Amino acid sequence: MADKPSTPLLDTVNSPAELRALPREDLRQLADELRSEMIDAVSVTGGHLGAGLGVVELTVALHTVFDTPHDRIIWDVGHQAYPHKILTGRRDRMRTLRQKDGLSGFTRRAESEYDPFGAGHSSTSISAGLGMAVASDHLGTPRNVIAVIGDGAMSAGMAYEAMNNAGAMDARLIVVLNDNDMSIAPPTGALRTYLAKLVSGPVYRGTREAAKAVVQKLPPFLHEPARKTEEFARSFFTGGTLFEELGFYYVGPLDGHNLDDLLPILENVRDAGAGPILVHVVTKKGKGYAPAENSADKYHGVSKFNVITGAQAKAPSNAPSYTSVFAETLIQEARDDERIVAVTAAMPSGTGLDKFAELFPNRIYDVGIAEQHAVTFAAGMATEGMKPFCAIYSTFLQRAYDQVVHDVAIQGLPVRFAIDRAGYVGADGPTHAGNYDNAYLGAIPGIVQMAAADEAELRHMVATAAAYDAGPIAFRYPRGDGMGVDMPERGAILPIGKGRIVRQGGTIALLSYGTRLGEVLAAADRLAALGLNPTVADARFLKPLDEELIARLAATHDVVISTEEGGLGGFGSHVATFLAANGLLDGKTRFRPLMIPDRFVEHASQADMYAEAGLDRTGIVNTALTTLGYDQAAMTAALAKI
Ligand SMILES: Cc1ncc(C[n+]2csc(CCOP(=O)(O)OP(=O)(O)O)c2C)c(N)n1
Ligand SMILES: CC(=O)[C@@H](O)[C@H](O)COP(=O)(O)O
Ligand SMILES: [Mg+2]
Repeated sequence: MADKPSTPLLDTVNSPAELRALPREDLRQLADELRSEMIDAVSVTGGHLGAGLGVVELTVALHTVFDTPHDRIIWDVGHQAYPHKILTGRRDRMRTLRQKDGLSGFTRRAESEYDPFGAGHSSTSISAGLGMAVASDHLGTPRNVIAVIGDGAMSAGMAYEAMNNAGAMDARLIVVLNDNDMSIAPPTGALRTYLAKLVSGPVYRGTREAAKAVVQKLPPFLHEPARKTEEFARSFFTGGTLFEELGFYYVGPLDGHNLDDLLPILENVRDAGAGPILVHVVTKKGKGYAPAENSADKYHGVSKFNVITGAQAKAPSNAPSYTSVFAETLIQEARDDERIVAVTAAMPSGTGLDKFAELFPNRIYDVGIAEQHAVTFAAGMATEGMKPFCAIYSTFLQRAYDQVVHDVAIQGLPVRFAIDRAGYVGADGPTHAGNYDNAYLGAIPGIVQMAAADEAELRHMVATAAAYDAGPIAFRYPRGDGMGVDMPERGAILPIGKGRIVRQGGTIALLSYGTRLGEVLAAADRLAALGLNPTVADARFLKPLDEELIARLAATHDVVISTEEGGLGGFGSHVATFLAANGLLDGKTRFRPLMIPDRFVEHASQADMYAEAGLDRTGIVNTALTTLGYDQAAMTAALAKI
């Protein structure tokens, strides 16, 4: 264990106002202490480390130059906002970060007046900032609005929609492009090459080296609003950039770790009274912490770690992760079928497709943070007979809903959706919870929807998706490790729309969709110990529903309980609709859908979140007993016996 870092100056700074009162020459020391404090805090909690390390100086500079919280700083994604949290009154809670009842890992309006916009998903900051800037005009409350967006987040369509709008409106908006040449993985695409050109091209190198001169040169044109429409002013430093063509003043590239550059230039930008302005800062992800700087992912997301060695704590596991089973199985299938290709939207390691890329570098497409494009791009490939597997987290696929409907489903194209992080994801909290795909895909005609009950089932579902050419097909699986079941060597092709009976009993039928099956079986054991031996079924498919199986369960049991890792409108709703529409609830059968509750559940461990939702073994047993008519006393007495 490393000693707690010594932070004598930071200890005196409890708010941005106190930061602003410091002499400028102290800010370097403050930044160093802030960095040490952040490393120490994240070593205890785990979380997003590299991005925050890269913006320590930028955070100090922004809070020094701008009058926060009156001025608004919007951190895109929000994963880099830990230094901002430390400086804005949350330092004493940093070691609760991402823990139950602790600080969020992202910006959150409810958490602080210094977080004017909540985030978690990327590329929203320019739109939100523009909205704030326009609102401040309408309301006659002048303020500066600063959107800080990374080069990775800058690949998403939303960023361009916002710049297109802002440029035409001449809005007073400051965009800070934090260019660290990293997304989670190194970024892909033409924008990366373009930014690299800006940073290292001969014209721009001159500009960068002349950073001091820039300080003197910037004020004249930015101070003179009358001249701001002159074309030469817009391209003063660079001779015309993409951003200038979109109507922004472009300032940069600047060394984002050099406070002597950042502070005066940001002051000039603040005082310019003009906009929109884009300030291009160049930073290093993981800056100032050698293990992060030297790692391939710059310690984007880490578990708890040893500060001295950088070694991360890895929880022991007896089972492979679902992600790795997906990737391995896709590789197996791809070896047999050259038409299989994989698409990721900037999540090669998170989806396991980095392994696929090692073996099939010409059959993997990392399109950057661009989920909408990823889906329609996959649809295009499918029209030509390719077999695209679009691997996207449930939460990020939300971005591409219209593309799934319009570009895939209506045209009946066989795009395969590998939906990772289904259900609660734990520490990333409600922005990242994969709670909605059962409902949002379930509402679309013609998509086959599957959920894996365990890692062996996932293997079958990958094989099934590979073999299915009749239209779109999706399979979902959660964050984390499998159940430790025996793995088949190869996946079997499942009959479409058919579930399976896992355990035959009576009175109560537990109908599971997804990996709640483990808890369902544990609940079944408890109920069996009470003399109530339930039937357990794994639905496998939400669409098409196994109507024959469900009708049979309803006809032969008093109580049917469905479970799923999804919210309202999902599997339980489909089962309820089927049962009600067919008169199967008109008799003595009682149906109870167990699902993720209709509210945003704060970050905690996945197990805690499911317990709170009543989706663990205890919740399932309680639902079964109360549905059978046990009152609280009878239930307590019964449970005391086992
Ligand atoms: C819509 C969306 N897709 C994917 C992600 C996952 N994600 C979080 S941070 C990140 C990389 C962002 O890169 P950049 O904006 O350059 O920030 P950096 O981490 O480099 O500071 C990605 C892909 C996300 N949060 N939102
Ligand atoms: C900030 C962000 O969106 C990602 O970094 C996300 O936290 C990754 O989640 P996993 O750790 O589940 O891949
Ligand atoms: Mg980046």
